[in-house]
Amino acid sequence: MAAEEHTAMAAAHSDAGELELHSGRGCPTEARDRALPGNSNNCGDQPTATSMCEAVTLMGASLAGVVTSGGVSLTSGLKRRQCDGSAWRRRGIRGVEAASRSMCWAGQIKTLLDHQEELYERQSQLKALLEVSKECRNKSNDESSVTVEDWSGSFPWDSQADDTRFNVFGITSYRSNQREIINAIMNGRDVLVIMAAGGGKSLCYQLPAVLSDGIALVVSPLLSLIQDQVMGLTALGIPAYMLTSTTNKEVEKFVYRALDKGEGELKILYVTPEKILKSKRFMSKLEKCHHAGRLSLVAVDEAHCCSQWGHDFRPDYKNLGILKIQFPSVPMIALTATATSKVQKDLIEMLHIPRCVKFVSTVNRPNLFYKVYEKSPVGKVVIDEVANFISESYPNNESGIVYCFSRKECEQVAKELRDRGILAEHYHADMEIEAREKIHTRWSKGKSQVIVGTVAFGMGINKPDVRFVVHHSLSKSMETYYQSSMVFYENCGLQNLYDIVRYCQVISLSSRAGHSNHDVDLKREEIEKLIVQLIIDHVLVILFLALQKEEFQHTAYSTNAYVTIGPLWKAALQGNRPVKLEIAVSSSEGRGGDGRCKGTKRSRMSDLEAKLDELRRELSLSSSNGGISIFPHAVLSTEQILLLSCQKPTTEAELEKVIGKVKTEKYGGRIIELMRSHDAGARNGDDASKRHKKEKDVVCLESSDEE
Ligand SMILES: Nc1ncnc2c1ncn2[C@@H]1O[C@H](COP(=O)(O)OP(=O)(O)OP(=O)(O)O)[C@@H](O)[C@H]1O
Ligand SMILES: [Mg+2]
Repeated sequence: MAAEEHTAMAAAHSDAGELELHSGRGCPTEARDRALPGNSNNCGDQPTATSMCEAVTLMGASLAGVVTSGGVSLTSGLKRRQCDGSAWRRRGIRGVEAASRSMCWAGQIKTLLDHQEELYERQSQLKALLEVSKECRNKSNDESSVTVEDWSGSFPWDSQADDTRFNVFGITSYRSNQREIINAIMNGRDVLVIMAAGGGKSLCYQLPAVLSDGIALVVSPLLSLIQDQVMGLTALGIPAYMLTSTTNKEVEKFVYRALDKGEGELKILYVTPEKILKSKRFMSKLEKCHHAGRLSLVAVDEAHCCSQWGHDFRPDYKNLGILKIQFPSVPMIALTATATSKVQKDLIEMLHIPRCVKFVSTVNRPNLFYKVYEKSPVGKVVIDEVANFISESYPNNESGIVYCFSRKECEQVAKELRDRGILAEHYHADMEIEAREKIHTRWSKGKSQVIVGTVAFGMGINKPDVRFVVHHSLSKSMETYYQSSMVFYENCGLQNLYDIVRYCQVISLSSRAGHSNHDVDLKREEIEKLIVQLIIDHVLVILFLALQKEEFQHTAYSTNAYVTIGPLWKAALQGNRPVKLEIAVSSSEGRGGDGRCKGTKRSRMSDLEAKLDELRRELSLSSSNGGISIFPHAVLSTEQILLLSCQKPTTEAELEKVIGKVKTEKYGGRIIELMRSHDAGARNGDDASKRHKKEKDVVCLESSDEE
């Protein structure tokens, strides 16, 4: 499912027409020269475009020619030197002395040019090696868990924090780093939190906000995310509001009065970055609030939006540094699930929090399982497999997401899944906001099972019971794949793409770059894989002639990638950098005898869990917040449902120990009613099954007697 995307890349190219690559031995050098900008003037009269097309085929159908022809471009040298020499001779030199002097200069110039060429080559080799070692270093840095200072000790607010965590938020215990983060914030420090998606970042600022006097300001990038948070907090009885383009005048007045004069109950205020940068009125009210000592903390959620090196860059986020400048004494907490060191560095600089305490939790989530399936070249087969996977592994309408690359693909895949009986709806940025909200809401309430979306769908979606994510098409980066957030227009886009492709090359045949063995008989797909491997290993590079850098050319129908030798081609050819490609010998693993995906653990709900799930849906519809019904998980989280089904509380006091005071007060009556009736049903069922067992035992004895 998260598929063989090198296949996709090659397919994109082949749309543009496949041109045969001359099989190399004839004039590999010329091909190389023409493919390099600046070399077209002296050597060969062929138009450059032809060379480009020849190079294109390196990724296409005639790739077999490349591998079996002895490394067409890998063995080539540069021909410019010879041409340069003859140019000098054409100058018309008079006299033997002058001629020999000129020859001598020409010789020296040639030597220098040769040397320059070698140095350039060495430079790009070193650059590529540097990049490779940087990648390795970043990876090892990213994977570790770093907490610079120890914030796990005892603090005066401990018992109050525990009480609020449990009784207000209904959370039984802290997850990794949550308590430490809360302590640092409560101690007045600026904090940077890197925690996996769904790790529980919200509690890290919401709990200190409730514990502190005054108002906490939260900057969040998306309206849907803000609405979701405000809804959830209101359901917990925490006075939370938002100021966005959709806020009505009455609420706006209330918020301004609370900021200005401290009137009314307001604990957490959510705003979009635009509000801070574009509304002078809002900023002046906020300043008053701060001046009166009522601004308790500032939280910047999804903080990676500040950085151009992250995905989801939002220009307005870049200017949020103003908050620390205006309110230097107010603790700031920046939170994100994006772990790259570049993004972290950017955030600290942009938000002006150089002395922040940094909490980097591992982004490894042991509850997630990753699988890469070989994608069939036949679209219908892919959809059949996805549909089978969903209906067989998740028959209880468990929620999931299917990510696609383009908007059109989303619509198509959603329709085809519906045709196969899956409740699927598409979601992408081209749709009207209302339509998108409707689809999001239906999915959040369990009325549809699958959202088929582009990456526009993901950030800030808080649905704790998402059970599967299928990447129908290539994910932009390992991080987006991992978090389940176009390569060409983003910084680091191409590197991210290589990372994800590298991940997908898991599928055993070792091969050396530039292998000239004519007997190697690789299939087209295998050759495509080899080319992709050579690209991600810097042996080949994708080339755009005009700019001489890695690029893609977009046409109305396709994106073309042109390939030429990369900085590490020589090292690869000399065997100093082996290129390994693993190709599956057998494809039976991970599939059932019928070719369908298997091995997915099916975790069916118990009867009681299903009843509790039904009850939370019902309660969410009847508990409205300002006319908007709340989401089921705001009534009871999945974790709470599991706890209830294990502990089976039947009194208020028992229930309070599981879900806390606030939820017991709100929903206790209905939950206890359900628990009691289930308990009674189970006892009756037990009696019946005991009777049944006895009868069976008797029958058994009788039968053995008869025997
Ligand atoms: N200590 C905890 N124990 C159990 N559940 C928790 C705990 N902390 C948070 N949660 C729950 O985990 C879910 C995800 O939390 P939250 O939305 O804060 O994640 P997040 O880190 O902000 O994710 P994202 O990056 O997607 O925004 C919520 O339902 C929340 O109630
Ligand atoms: Mg969050």
